[in-house]
Amino acid sequence: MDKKKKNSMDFGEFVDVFGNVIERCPLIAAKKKTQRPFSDLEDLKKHFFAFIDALPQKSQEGILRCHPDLAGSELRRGTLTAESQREQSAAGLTSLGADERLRLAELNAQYRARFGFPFVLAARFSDRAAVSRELARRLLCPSAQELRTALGEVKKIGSLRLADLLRADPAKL
Ligand SMILES: NC(=O)N[C@H]1NC(=O)NC1=O
Repeated sequence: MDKKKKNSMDFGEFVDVFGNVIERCPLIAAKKKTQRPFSDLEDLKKHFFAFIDALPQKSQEGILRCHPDLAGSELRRGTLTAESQREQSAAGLTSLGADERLRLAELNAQYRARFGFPFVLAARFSDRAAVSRELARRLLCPSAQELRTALGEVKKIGSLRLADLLRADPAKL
């Protein structure tokens, strides 16, 4: 996608392309559209992430709640977004045995009960063993620290998704 094309996309097109950079939060892409033009990938990233950082805590928690559990019911039902499906698959979460799935479900439930939002981790930087390990470790972290960690993971996921989108078009920036 060349720069001219990216910056000249109409509103609907822009939200179609960038609407799931932050999982199930197309509103963020819609808001960013009003701040175009962007100079490059780093500039786009900066705008998306500054928006998240400026939100009040309740809204930041709302962003986290838009994320499906890792190896959760949405994966089983086949209702994940295409991006999430690819990421969870890359971490081997689509081929867990029953025991591993149960253990993750229990840890996910404990995490959600403790923090009020789901456990979020950039699955593409991980694998099935590391996901459980990290979940068990973060379950013990203080709430304020955990919110920061989880938002950092949202940004890692968004960075990878943005990079994919811009890489998909050889004539990009
Ligand atoms: N819960 C959670 O982390 N989900 C996200 N992680 C990821 O890499 N893709 C997702 O959908």
